[in-house]
Amino acid sequence: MQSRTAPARVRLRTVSRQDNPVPEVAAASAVRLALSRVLDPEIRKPITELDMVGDITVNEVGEVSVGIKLTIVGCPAADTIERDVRAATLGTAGVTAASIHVTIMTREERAALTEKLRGPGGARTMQFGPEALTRIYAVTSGKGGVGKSTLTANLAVALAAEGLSVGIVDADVYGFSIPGILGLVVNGQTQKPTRVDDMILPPVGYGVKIISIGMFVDDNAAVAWRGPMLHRTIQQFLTDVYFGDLDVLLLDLPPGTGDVAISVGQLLPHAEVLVVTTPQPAAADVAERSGVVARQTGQKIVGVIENMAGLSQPDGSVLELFGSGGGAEVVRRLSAGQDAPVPLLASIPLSVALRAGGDVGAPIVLTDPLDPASVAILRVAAQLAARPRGLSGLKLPVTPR
Ligand SMILES: Nc1ncnc2c1ncn2[C@@H]1O[C@H](COP(=O)(O)OP(=O)(O)OP(=O)(O)O)[C@@H](O)[C@H]1O
Repeated sequence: MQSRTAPARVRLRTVSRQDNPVPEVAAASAVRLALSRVLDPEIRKPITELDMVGDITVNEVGEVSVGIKLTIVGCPAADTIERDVRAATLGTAGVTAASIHVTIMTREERAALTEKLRGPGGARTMQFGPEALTRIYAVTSGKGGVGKSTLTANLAVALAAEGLSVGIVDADVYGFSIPGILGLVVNGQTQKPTRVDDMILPPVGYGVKIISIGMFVDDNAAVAWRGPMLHRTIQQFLTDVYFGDLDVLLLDLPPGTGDVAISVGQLLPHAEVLVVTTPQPAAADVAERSGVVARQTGQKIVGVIENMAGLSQPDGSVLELFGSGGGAEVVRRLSAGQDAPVPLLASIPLSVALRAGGDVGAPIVLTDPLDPASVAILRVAAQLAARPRGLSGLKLPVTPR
């Protein structure tokens, strides 16, 4: 789980008993203010806004008692929340000791929280309709193993590091690798989402909210679901998973042009598509097809990313393990007959560090930002971050004459 910045130290106004008959009340307010900087690690909002803070009492020697209400029994974030609450309380000037009393929300309190997060009635609605301002990128490829998941994960982390609120839907049923790449698999166990009644809170890795089919199947079991079940699952991810207000949602699609790609096309026709290919001509052929299918469902292609390009050798030569030219070829084909040409966003070289970082759940855009592959991925992230949040389909407040 991501650690968060330590809450800033809040200064208690020095209050004498003459100025204010109840300085303990002022102290309790100062503690509450400090707690407004403690975020719930899963919901990523201040715990004070989520009504998770109960009574705060302070005695005349500065000993504070804080009541904390967790959403559910066994909440995986419990230890983090308790630790952060204690730190924030003790960081408040004048506080000499802190005791934290943890209880669980009542059914009514949970329902109120769900309503607060989802809106009136706590309705389960599609969070990423055309009116949403979230930029949605579906990452697709013609064939498997071209590095689509590795790039999706690293792009997401790079965007989150730029301060954007980012989520990933890992819809790669046959190779759900995002949790592993982003450190959510520990001792072979994939971190599961927390359920608050019918609301699912996605685990967070490196600041990115992640939901994956891999979190709902027994450890590493293969998924042999048919189209309708896959469709329902993707739909449920987009409705029941609480992502909050995202700037960017990335979808890691399975390779090819199968059921999931079509479901995503139907559910999110306003999503934009990033096509990943390798420099190999055979990969370029199938990558073009995945772009064409996306277009048929109304999705726009943002650009092509060529991955696994030439690896520089110590003697200065470049090892082109997968040949060259695949990215340019996909761009040429997808641009044919279009008003605006499809850009080649980057050519990302083969990189041992990129592969190794994926294996241990440590994305190289953070651990090794100067690796040539990181530099290329960060450049793509900067291009995506610079695009404004989606406005397609929004009714503009303009009255036609
Ligand atoms: N630029 C690169 N250099 C070296 N290794 C890479 C690079 N990109 C990806 N890899 C490695 O290639 C393998 C396949 O990558 P990844 O799982 O991301 O592909 P994918 O397209 O998502 O595959 P699938 O769709 O079949 O799951 C992984 O071991 C990954 O670490």
